[in-house]
Amino acid sequence: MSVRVVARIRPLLKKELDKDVIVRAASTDEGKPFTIVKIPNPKNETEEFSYIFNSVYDQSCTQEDLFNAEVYPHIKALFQGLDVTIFAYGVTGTGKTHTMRGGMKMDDRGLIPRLLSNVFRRGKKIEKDSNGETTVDVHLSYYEIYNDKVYDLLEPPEMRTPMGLPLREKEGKTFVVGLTERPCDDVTDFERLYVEANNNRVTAATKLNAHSSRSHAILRVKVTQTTGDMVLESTASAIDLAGSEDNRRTDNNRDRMIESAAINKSLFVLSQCIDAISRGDKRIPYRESKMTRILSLGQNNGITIMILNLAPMRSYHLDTLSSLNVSSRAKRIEVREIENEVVYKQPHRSHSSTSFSGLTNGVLAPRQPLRPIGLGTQNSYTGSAPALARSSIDRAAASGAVIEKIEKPSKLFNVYADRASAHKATASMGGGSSSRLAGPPQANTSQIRQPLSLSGGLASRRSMTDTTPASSSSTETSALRSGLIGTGASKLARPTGLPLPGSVSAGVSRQNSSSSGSTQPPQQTSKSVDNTPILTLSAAQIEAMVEKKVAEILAARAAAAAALAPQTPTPSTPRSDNHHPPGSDQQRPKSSEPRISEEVQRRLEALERRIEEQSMSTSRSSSRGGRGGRDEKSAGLQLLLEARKAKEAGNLEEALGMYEDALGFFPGQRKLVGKIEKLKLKLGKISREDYEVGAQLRDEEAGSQQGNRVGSAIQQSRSASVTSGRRTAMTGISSTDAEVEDLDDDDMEADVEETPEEAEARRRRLLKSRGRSATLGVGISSKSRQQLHSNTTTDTGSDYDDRSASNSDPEQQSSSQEPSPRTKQLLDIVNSRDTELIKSLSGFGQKRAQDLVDHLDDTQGPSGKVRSLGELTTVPGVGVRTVERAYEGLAVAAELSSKLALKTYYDETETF
Ligand SMILES: Nc1ncnc2c1ncn2[C@@H]1O[C@H](COP(=O)(O)OP(=O)(O)OP(=O)(O)O)[C@@H](O)[C@H]1O
Repeated sequence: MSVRVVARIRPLLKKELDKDVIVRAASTDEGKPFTIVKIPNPKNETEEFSYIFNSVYDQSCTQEDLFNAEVYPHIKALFQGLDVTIFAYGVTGTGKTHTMRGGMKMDDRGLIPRLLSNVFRRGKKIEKDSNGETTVDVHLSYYEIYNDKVYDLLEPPEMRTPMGLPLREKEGKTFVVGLTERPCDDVTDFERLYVEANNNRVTAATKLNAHSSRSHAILRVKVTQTTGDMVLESTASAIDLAGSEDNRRTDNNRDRMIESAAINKSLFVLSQCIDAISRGDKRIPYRESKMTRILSLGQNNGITIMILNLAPMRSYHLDTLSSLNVSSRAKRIEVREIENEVVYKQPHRSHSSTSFSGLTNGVLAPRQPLRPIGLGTQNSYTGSAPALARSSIDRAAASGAVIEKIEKPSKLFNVYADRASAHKATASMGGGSSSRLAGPPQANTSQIRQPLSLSGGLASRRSMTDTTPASSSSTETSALRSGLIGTGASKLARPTGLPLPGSVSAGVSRQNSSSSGSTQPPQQTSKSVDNTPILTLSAAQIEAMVEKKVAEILAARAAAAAALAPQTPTPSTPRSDNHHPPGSDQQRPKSSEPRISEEVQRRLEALERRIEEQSMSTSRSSSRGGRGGRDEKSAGLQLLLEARKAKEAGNLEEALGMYEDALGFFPGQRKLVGKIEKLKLKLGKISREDYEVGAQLRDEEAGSQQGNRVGSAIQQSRSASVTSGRRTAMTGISSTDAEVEDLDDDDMEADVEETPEEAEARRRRLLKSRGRSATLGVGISSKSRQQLHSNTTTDTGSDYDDRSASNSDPEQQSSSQEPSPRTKQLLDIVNSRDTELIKSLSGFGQKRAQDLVDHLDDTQGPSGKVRSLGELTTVPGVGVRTVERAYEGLAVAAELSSKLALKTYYDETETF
């Protein structure tokens, strides 16, 4: 089913009674519930846009009406094991907080308190009906995302660290690491916790000179039903998103602007995600903001309800149109209704693991493929021909609005009813939507729960009042499946209807070999569930195996070419080290060896996490200027983002101003200067000649800087301890520069469209500057090459041959000569078209890797290859500098990561 999107139009407040109301609710046929929002076309008030939603609530809708229609029907589903996500979206002041939290009076209570009291009521009923056999526990976590950082609201603001809590992806789901979870027994308990947490939010906001509504607030209600040793967990998440606002209108100061930029960025990314999903894009930009990572719209299973809050006044006209457009597209996102599984309590595992807590519960399942609902489900035009022609260029209409002449008969609207409206869900809109849950879930699997112990670091760092198990491994239990589909909580109250754990074990077949260790604590049992003998290993044996595996992984990472060479990689085939298709021979271990590998695998995962954490923290500590520096940098980056937004909205003057302001934070940043100059050129503020001269100078400067950087990078790599910033050590440039450039790359290249002549001029300049610096093929100066050659003690030296010195044309050079091993390694990684692998290259983030793969898919066909580094530099968005960084990173990364891995490994084994 798709995300359910409903709109709520708030009434006018007392102070607004004289305001002009322009938004209204309408229905397709008289007497039917409202499903349409109508708003005038700002360019032509004789026309109205119509947006269709699953349901629309007008000013007369009470808190109780909304709850009964939109949330109450899903409480049953929640207890059947489905996760439920409700989020309020809309412009500042449209009633999101009122909808979610509401007022203190009984009638004013919002969806959240009503949800909780109903959860407790149902929980008590289940306990009673089962004669106490089933217990229902509720745990709360509550956190906010402020300026793209995650803060726990259930702990006092003093406990906050500037960086906030980290997020982590595990097996396709996003978790907040170290989040507090509090048990909550009844409504009184909830109110105490909720009020306390909201006070924390306000206090923290005051300290930061912010306002609580400037953050996204996420409440997570975990419901755990336990009958004997069977446990069913599901989660309701209620999210009050921060409102978007126009900086000019609210006359924000700098701090507010940064805040707004962060909010707008995350909401902008959310709208980008919605667009990308609805277009069916391969790449969804979830990772570009924490909010979208957590929300994982379209990737989280269960039920998702988006409540679009609207203010009816004219003063909100454009903002309202914008949020109508975004939410209208959100209807096209499909979410799989998959119940969480009953799991069995397991003995405590002896190995340490990280505690995760997040929007989703601990169920770890692969992300579902995203599917847009067919285009036929979109809204369509019903306006007159001239109106259609006029409005076809109208952005609002283009994104899904329906225009009609005001006098158009309302029955015309049924031609653009979306698919969702044909579903049972929509048929029962406005109060009877519970029927949508009556159908059986599409799939159901069972899991064996893995109780987790907190990892030492996390346990001591964060106060965890509850150590509820979170991480699970996925196994399939057909017996359970047949026993539980569509039965929900009531089944739990009748445990005799379910197979006993023992018999379930016999039916368990492993789905994911890497997680099979969850079925048994290590070194305790002699037989696995599938009768595979398990070896009891000594620490020394495991150590030896880990060492071997570490070596293998490092070899695979740093010298991926070796692993790739014998294969012909399939385009876009994700790396999958451990997955075997169900039913394949490899699925079930044939001997004890796989069991050992699993043990090793777990250790390796822990090691990888440690390496990641170390490199994160070291890069943080080495970033320029400590906290103040970071704040400044982040302000600069926010300005860049704002500028990018302004540019995308076509406000080039405004964008230029913001880029110029950003330059104050990144003085002399070459690409930024280039961007400013390009915009000036475009706005006619400088002549083409001046622009060309400036560009030439920048190219020259870049050439000489590259030379210096390469030398210093290698110097650093030789002397770098494992605590030096990974990025800095690898590339020799500051993380600030790199971040600016990352941001740059997102928008700079595609920014001002080049004419063919400009492109040719740029190419000539590039080749000229490459020729001048006698490169290896990637724009490295001869001076730096000599430095590199003489300084390098690892494979960098031997890989780096001098043959290109006499050949300034990289393409010629690379086509006439055999590439060096490192060049080959780099090209092999690129040609693998595996974004994960490409991302491991220095200078390649998710976007660049994905763009590269997309480009290769588009231009090279399935088996074409990039044959030289020179050719690689011509790929849009890659460029000389990126290739350089990737090339150098290969050697330095190998050196650093082996040091890191060994250090981490020895740290780890001390406590083993
Ligand atoms: N349905 C409603 N009935 C009565 N009053 C409402 C309703 N919706 C909103 N309000 C009032 O409108 C004002 C703004 O609402 P609210 O603070 O909930 O907006 P918001 O969208 O959460 O804003 P922000 O994004 O700034 O947090 C509040 O005074 C609230 O009480």
